[in-house]
Amino acid sequence: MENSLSRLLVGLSVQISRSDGRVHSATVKSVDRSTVMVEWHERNMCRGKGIDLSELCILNPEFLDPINSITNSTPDPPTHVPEKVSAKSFIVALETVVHSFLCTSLAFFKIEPQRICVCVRKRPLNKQEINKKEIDVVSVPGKGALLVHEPKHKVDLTKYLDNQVFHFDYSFDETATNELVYKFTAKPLVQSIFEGGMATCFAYGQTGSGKTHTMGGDFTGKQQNSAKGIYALAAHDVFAYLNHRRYANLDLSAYVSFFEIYNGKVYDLLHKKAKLRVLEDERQQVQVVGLEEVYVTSAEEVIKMIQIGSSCRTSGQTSANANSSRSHAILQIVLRRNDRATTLHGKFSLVDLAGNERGTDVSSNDRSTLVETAEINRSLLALKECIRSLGKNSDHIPFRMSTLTKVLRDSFIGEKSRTCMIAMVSPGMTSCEYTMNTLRYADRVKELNGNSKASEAPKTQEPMNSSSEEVSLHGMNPVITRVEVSQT
Ligand SMILES: Nc1ncnc2c1ncn2[C@@H]1O[C@H](COP(=O)(O)OP(=O)(O)OP(=O)(O)O)[C@@H](O)[C@H]1O
Repeated sequence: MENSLSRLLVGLSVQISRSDGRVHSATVKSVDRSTVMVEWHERNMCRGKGIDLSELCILNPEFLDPINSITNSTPDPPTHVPEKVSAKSFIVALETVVHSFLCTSLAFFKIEPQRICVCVRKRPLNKQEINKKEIDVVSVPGKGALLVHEPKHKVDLTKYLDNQVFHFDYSFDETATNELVYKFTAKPLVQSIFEGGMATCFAYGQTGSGKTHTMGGDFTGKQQNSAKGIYALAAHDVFAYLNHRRYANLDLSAYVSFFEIYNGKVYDLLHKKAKLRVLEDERQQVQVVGLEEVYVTSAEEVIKMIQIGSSCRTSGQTSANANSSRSHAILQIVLRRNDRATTLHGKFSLVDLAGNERGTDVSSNDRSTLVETAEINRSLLALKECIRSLGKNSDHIPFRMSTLTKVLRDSFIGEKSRTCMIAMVSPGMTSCEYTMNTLRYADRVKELNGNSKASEAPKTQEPMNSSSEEVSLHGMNPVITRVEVSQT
């Protein structure tokens, strides 16, 4: 490929050194193997000479900037743009761009968003954990794999680490940003709601594992930056699509609702936590009676709604997180046609689930806390069953098992339903048991996904000696390669 790419040098501005010591710019006229013919103007005359390719320097920093941003595996812009680069490295950069373009195009043309996508995200150790000298027992080697180094005891009481391997569609390590996680999880679902589908993205995991951080936005102390979460990033993309000429003739408007389910009851977070009733009509259509749907015209307006709603969420206290959210929070971005009946066109439900710990994990053992925990567990079990039915294309969806699955009934039916689950894990050894529970739950959801390659591939569950050991590629598409690069 290098030979054909070197022809792309023709027309570029280069720097040449003259025998008298002068260095000035010239233009590439032709390339023959490793010799490059360059031309420049001097005293109204066109002059030229042949130069070895290895001695050439390209002078197009603006041109290199987009190359850097495309080839850069992290979404952050490059901090340094070289003023000139050697022709050799220019060709290598071009080669990478062409390769990544081909991969992305293949992904674009061939691969539809999967019906169910399951990912895992590991958060970094926090300050408290570092101070307590907590050991990080989770490693993310890439390629959708995640390892838990589970501490165990032999019969003779000697300690050892049992390395458990899990495979998902994508795995994100502690350096991944919300933008990167969004790009591979919720972002591919946005288009489906413009095509009349129902999309749902769940954040699942133990209290304090990063669900709210991922969905609602980064925290600085107790301040949350609502513009940096998956809610806001999805809102930006929804408005980008709404303003795109491809969807203009659909004549759609966007509405937002934000509510929480606490102890099986629904509360409107955009209407002073008004208690709402969930009713089902004879056609099995579930309605949350009185739920406020706010008409929105920009992502900024959605972010305002997120801020209002987030400040209202029900909080309690568990041993793991002082501001634990014991409710499921659901942000819905609804597309409606601008007809008389404002007909529903598509819906994106973004769900920040309550912590998945068991009754014994909460510091208070009073009856209300135990009832609260039992209710959370019941709804998470129901959720798993409903996703399982969706994955199997089953006619029977057990959505009546909980209020959560009742209000999300639309998400589990229809050809166009798409679901993404992001399982969050804490890295510390003390969270190991909860981490394993989270991964088993997510693994079960994935295993039941009839469309995924992962379910066809053999499971690698045997202990591994090293996290750098090669793992088989499950559910891979060319885009995944980009994720791994950023994580290593
Ligand atoms: N990927 C991450 N990078 C940096 N900090 C993170 C990350 N994920 C979580 N945190 C931090 O960990 C703390 C707990 O996160 P968060 O509140 O999102 O957990 P949670 O799973 O939503 O818990 P709960 O179920 O109690 O709501 C927060 O201070 C958050 O800033």
